[in-house]
Amino acid sequence: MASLTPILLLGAGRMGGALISGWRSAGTFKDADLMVRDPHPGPEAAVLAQPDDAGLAQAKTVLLAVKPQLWRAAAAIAPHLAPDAVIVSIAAGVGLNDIAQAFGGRRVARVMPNTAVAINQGVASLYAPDPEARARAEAMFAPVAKVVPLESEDLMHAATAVAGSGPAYLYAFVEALAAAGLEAGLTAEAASDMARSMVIGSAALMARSDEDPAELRRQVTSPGGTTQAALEVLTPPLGPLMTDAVAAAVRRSRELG
Ligand SMILES: NC(=O)C1=CN([C@@H]2O[C@H](COP(=O)(O)OP(=O)(O)OC[C@H]3O[C@@H](n4cnc5c(N)ncnc54)[C@H](O)[C@@H]3O)[C@@H](O)[C@H]2O)C=CC1
Ligand SMILES: O=C(O)[C@@H]1CCC=N1
Repeated sequence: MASLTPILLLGAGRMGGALISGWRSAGTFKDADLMVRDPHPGPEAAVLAQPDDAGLAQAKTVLLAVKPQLWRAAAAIAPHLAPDAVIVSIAAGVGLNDIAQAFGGRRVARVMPNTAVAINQGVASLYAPDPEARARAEAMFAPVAKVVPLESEDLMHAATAVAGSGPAYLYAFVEALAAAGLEAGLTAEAASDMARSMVIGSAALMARSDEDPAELRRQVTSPGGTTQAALEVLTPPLGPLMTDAVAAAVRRSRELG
């Protein structure tokens, strides 16, 4: 693999900022290895170089991290990039061939990360038929995420729906559980503390356990007990609801391209 730095973050908002934080804490890149092009960069990017158009030619790798609706405007920098610059896109739904075309035929990798890259515990699905683009994307994401290679680009929609959007489903679950605790008589503070701490502890337990989630669930569920009573309410709708939710995110990912 050729040198992948300096890396230009084309867009440094929430996801670009999460990556900068993750790279900093993992020691993956020095700040001097990173540059930013963003009219309103987030706080994580504040100390990074913001090259003028001539300076863009220094970038060896470009991380495309703007909203999918804005990516074509962002790609207007293409004529200023070095001919051998490689594009690594995290934009949901935007196809590899479209990106390659907009960036003058440069090599492209697609990655779908999630915000937990900020603490080096993300998951990042990767699709890149070009070996050099794949190697660079792996070098960027492996230090901060579990990298999951995809065999076909079409699977990127499902990866987005499960792992990219997934953190929001979990946070929505915590919100709903805390609201239900309040309804059941707890104070707002106690309900929130319980819901948050329960998810954090249970996720940590899953991380350390060799058991799959179904077995961990069984370990909590006493026959005829409270958990079984709650799961009998929750589980029948949860399966089909989750299937519908993931299908809705897949549909939206297809539309965004
Ligand atoms: N937020 C998340 O959890 C995830 C987001 N993504 C993808 O990451 C991309 C960015 O999402 P967020 O960081 O959430 O959005 P964001 O809105 O927080 O950040 C986007 C940044 O792009 C900048 N920008 C807008 N136009 C630009 C241009 N022409 N040139 C350069 N920069 C420009 C904005 O100022 C902003 O700072 C999206 O394509 C999204 O699909 C992927 C995985 C997870
Ligand atoms: O909501 C979105 O469209 C982006 C993609 C995955 C997470 N956030």
